[in-house]
Amino acid sequence: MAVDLNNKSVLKSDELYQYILETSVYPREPQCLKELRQLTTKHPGNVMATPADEGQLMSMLLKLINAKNTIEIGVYTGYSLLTTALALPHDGKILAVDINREDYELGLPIIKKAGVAHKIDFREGPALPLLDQLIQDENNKGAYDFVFVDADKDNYLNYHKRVIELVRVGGLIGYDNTLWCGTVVAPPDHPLLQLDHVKHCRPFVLEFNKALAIDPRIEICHLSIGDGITLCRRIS
Ligand SMILES: C[S@@+](CC[C@H](N)C(=O)[O-])C[C@H]1O[C@@H](n2cnc3c(N)ncnc32)[C@H](O)[C@@H]1O
Repeated sequence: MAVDLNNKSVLKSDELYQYILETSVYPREPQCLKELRQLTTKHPGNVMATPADEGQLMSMLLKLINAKNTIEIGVYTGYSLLTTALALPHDGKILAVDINREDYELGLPIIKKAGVAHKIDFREGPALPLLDQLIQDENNKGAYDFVFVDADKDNYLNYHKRVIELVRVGGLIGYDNTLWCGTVVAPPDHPLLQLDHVKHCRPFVLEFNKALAIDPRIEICHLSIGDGITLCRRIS
């Protein structure tokens, strides 16, 4: 079996995924997101960008919970960031963090042209120290409506320990890639597990998924969209 990270769906049918995109997602995808997706396609890390159907889901969730104050961990060129910025009201805010400003700046002109850059407070650097800094201030606890975590998978549990304090009761956390290319159920000799990064992160993703399943502070919904997203609604 060829090692292929490009199929963004666990449907195992490219035709069915294409059908969903063409009949539901693409006709409604804002022009700026189309542009950002096209720009990202040419970038070497393009496989990292949030797929369009997952973006559509995020957008709807953000509007349903009337999100205004959010955090994004893992920006890359900004597909999920722009999706979030478009879904928030004019005075909405996103605290966005990534260790790489260069990729963010690639997408920034499109974000600016879309008229939503004023909602974004981008911080370059590792996310953990920033989260630690945030939770030191009592005013930040429960202050966020939505947090999207899409960065280093081996830190997801560390992120959860902090993010759970920052999101409000009734607010939402989305953890991306929780099916980890399907390898959460793959045998050890699966071709994808020949890739060092996939192999390295798999035990962390497995441990993380187990921890979320028994965390009494959240209600979860593990969705098989994109590479798997686990939605956590904080309940206490
Ligand atoms: C999967 S990509 C994010 C994709 C993005 N959400 C999108 O829709 O295009 C993961 C990003 O996490 C960033 N990252 C990795 N480790 C990080 C860390 N410790 N702190 C902050 N960002 C990190 C990487 O630089 C990369 O841009």
